[in-house]
Amino acid sequence: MIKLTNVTKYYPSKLGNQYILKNLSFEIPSNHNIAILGRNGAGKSTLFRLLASSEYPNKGSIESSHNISWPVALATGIHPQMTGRENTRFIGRVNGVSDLDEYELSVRDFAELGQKYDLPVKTYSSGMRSRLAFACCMTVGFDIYLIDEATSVGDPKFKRKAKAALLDKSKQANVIMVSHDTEEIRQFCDSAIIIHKGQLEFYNDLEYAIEEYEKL
Ligand SMILES: Nc1ncnc2c1ncn2[C@@H]1O[C@H](COP(=O)(O)OP(=O)(O)OP(=O)(O)O)[C@@H](O)[C@H]1O
Repeated sequence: MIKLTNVTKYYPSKLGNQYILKNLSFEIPSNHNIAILGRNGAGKSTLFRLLASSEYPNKGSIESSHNISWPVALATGIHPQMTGRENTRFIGRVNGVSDLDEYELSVRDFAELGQKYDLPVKTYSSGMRSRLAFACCMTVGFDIYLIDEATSVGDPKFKRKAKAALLDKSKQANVIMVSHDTEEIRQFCDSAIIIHKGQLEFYNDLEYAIEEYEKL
């Protein structure tokens, strides 16, 4: 379970503080693969950044006993001056991977960067950067994977591979997924949370959630 207690999140702007969540208490259950449904600007990516602790609430707290990934495929934390291999080892170390040599080899094989694995990431295309980030994230054994439109990574061949890896993960671990593709959501998720006007609502029944969401 991920427990949000009195969470307020806003971004200051010229129009005043833009509130995404206001004094929200909510429990995200474990043992579900959950789709986050919400209109553009509803706060899905912001919620992900809060769950991944890459941003903090302005007020309140978020607690979980689970090991939660950063949003898969976001190249957050990838350092442009370092090579793919150096980044991999660094990310592995930060995330407490015990066997860094094995981790490095698995990421290298998954990302399929060839000799570029030993060149600085600043020389990579954006697709190559995303592949490295995806491989680094998938290869760490997280309890919960945050998947933000992640199956759009790379070229068609890599997309198929990424999707297969995610499906595999969704059987052993849990996924929380943001996607505007309903078919993809049906493939990965069994339940949903609708985020609307700063409120979250959990639906055990995915099809019912999709119906309710389409009414918004
Ligand atoms: N760093 C930021 N500074 C200021 N405002 C921000 C920032 N990040 C997001 N916002 C605002 O917060 C709101 C929620 O944004 P967010 O990206 O979380 O929405 P979303 O549901 O993921 O949208 P989409 O479906 O379009 O990706 C939007 O109004 C957005 O403009």
